[in-house]
Amino acid sequence: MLRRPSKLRLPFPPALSIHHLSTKSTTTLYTPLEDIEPLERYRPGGYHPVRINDRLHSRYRIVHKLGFGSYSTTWLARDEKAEATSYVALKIAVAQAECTSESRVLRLLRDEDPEGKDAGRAVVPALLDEFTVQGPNGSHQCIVTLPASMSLSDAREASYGRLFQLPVARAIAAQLIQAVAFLHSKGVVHSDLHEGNILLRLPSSVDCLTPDQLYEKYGQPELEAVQRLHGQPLGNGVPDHAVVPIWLGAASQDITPAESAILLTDFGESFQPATTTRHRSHTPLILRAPELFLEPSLPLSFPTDIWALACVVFSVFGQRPLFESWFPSQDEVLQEQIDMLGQLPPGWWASWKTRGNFFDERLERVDGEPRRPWAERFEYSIQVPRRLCGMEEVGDREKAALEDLLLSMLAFKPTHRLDARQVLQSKWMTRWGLPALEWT
Ligand SMILES: Nc1ncnc2c1ncn2[C@@H]1O[C@H](COP(=O)(O)OP(=O)(O)OP(=O)(O)O)[C@@H](O)[C@H]1O
Repeated sequence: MLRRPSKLRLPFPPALSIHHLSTKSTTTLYTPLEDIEPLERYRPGGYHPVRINDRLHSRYRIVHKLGFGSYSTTWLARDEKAEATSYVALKIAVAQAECTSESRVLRLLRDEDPEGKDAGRAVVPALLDEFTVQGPNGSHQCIVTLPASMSLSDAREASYGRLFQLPVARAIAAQLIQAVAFLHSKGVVHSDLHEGNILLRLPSSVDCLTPDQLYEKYGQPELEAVQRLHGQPLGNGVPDHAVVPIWLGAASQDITPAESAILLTDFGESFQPATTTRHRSHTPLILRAPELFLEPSLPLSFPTDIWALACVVFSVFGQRPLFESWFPSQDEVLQEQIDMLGQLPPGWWASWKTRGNFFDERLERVDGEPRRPWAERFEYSIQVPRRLCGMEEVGDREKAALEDLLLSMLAFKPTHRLDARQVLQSKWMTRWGLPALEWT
């Protein structure tokens, strides 16, 4: 049985494998199961119970489970009404009304560029269908998109070296930049860019398999009995068995350029700043832009995506994130940002009340450690691990172009950052990013 690499066995800071399940305290009601969604959320307003072989919307036969998040479970299903054989990903939201923005955004993006002329459009999942399913826990919105094989963070977790081959890293970064430029050109902020939301496309060879052939190749669905503590009976909206997600993926270093086409997913946090004002971000702390900490009255907007995009592009090339912390807090992330980028704009520096716990007024670290500038981080997180794993390092000219690009995206003040169009037109993108896409 092939099993998805467990999120519980992380050898690196959890921030690199970001699966930020809500930490709202819930009483444990069930025997906990590894790699399974929190069973306590099978309650009114929560997840919809699904069984293998269920048929939804009179056409989608559930074949396996693909994964789960805080707001949904996602299933591999066979579209029985499709003319050609076809698998789809069926994302079933929790039964809460505010979780419906994802389909609205996907619909908007589809309708904005129906012919798919923009290269970034190909990276955004096509909304194939949407419907509502009624169940014991309420009414759940379902969206149907193409299935993917794994997220970038899953591919890393399946690998010892946790690195992508250089041409693959370039192709992933370039597609991600195209996708963000496409979203921004349509007035949409993704607002949750991280490696867990970047999925590698499923090879078309999988689409040709019948469900039985799929089970033969990847294993029968692994079912775990759901047991309530103290022998109490399961409630009405609770499945009697939970399904361990299928593992269709590969270790990051084994992914070839031809397999490096990505999908940017999870538009649940996405919004249009022209019509909606947002101040709260759920992006993992290490990817959050400094204005979210130091100028919380500033609404989220395109530059907050640009900051996160720079951090993700850096991490795609390397083994470790740009800003690191085992258990990040707002202060520790700010410390990391200043440690690398230097002095904050004066108003922000003065408003950071706890700054004295981290730096003196000459910006020396109070713990006596030397600051870690860009060059050191690039060496430690990207070049040294690549060398140790016998993988190609980033050459000097590309390194300079990446530094130029990423540091211009990481300007402290949001108005000083490059916009997505400028990122798309950057030297790195034209000299290294776009050429890498010829292999995908
Ligand atoms: N199209 C897809 N193909 C394959 N797997 C998918 C697909 N969409 C989602 N998944 C799987 O389901 C998981 C959860 O999906 P997603 O992140 O969209 O859910 P969410 O409930 O919005 O989660 P989050 O807690 O990140 O907000 C993903 O990490 C991935 O493993």
